[in-house]
Amino acid sequence: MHNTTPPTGAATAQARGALQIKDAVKSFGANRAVDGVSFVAEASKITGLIGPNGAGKTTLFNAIAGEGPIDSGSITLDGTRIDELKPHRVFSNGLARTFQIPRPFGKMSVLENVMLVPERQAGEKFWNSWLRPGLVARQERENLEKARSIIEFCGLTPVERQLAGAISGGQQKLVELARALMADPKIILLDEPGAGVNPALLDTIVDRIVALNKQGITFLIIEHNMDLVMSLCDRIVVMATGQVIAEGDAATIIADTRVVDAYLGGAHA
Ligand SMILES: Nc1ncnc2c1ncn2[C@@H]1O[C@H](COP(=O)(O)OP(=O)(O)OP(=O)(O)O)[C@@H](O)[C@H]1O
Repeated sequence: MHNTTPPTGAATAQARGALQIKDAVKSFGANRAVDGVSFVAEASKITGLIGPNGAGKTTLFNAIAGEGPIDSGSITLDGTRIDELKPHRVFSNGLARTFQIPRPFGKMSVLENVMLVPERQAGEKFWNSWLRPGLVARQERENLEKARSIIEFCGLTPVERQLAGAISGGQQKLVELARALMADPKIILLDEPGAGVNPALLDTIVDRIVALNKQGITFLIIEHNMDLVMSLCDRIVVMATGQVIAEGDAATIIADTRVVDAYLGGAHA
C-alpha cells in the first residue's frame, strides 16, 4: 500500500489560493469566448467549472494560467494581479495546471518527468556547479527525494521507471498532478481529470484531490462527469456562451432550470 499522506511542503493547512476573476473578457475576432466573467474560487475549497461545449471554460483556464491573456478585467491570486504575467510567473506565484489531454515528455521516464519541473535550483546557475558542487549535489538529492515521495503519494511508484508515453492515460493524468505538486502550489487547475480514466484510477485521483484539499490546496476543476463534480466540489460555477449563468452548491445547481436549459441547448449531454 502506498503512502496516502500528502508530501510535506506540498501545502500548508492555512487557507490560501483564493482566485478572483472579475469582469474577464476574451475575444477571438468577433467571438466573445469569455464574456464578462466574474467569480471567486475560494481558498482551500474545490470549485467546479462546468458548462456545455464551447462555453469558454478552457479559454478562461488558459487566461488564468497566463497562456492567452484576457482583453479586459482582472484575475488575482490571494490579492495579487496575475492576469498580466507570463505562464512561468503565474506558476511561480503558486498556480499550477493540468491539461485535458496530458502532455508528458513521452520519451522520458515518469520520475524524470516529475523531476523536470522547474525550481529555483542552485544547479541552474552554471557557476554553482563549479564553485559550490556540494550545494548542487544536496539540492539534487532533495529534489529526487521530493519527487519520489510525490510519486508515491500519486500511486505511481510501480511505473516510475517506465516511459511516460507508455503508461495509461489515467496514469498520465496522475503524472501531471505529480508535476503540479513539485511546485508546492497554492491552487491547482485541473482540466477534466476524469476524462478517459478507468473507474479504479479515477477513485485514486479523487482520493488524492480530497487529501490535498484537506491540506489546504485550492482546486478549480473543469469536468464533464457530473457525478464527479457533484460529489467532489464545494461550489460549482456554470458557464454558457461565455458567461456565468449560475453558481452555488450541488443542490442549487441541480435545481436551476437555466443550467438544464443550457445543457439541452448545447451539444453536451
Ligand atoms: N484559439 C482559438 N481561436 C479561435 N476561437 C477559439 C479559440 N479557442 C477557443 N475558441 C472559441 O471560443 C469558444 C469557447 O471555447 P472553449 O474551448 O473555451 O470552450 P469550453 O467550454 O472549454 O468547451 P469544451 O467543453 O468543449 O472544452 C468557442 O466558440 C471556441 O470555438
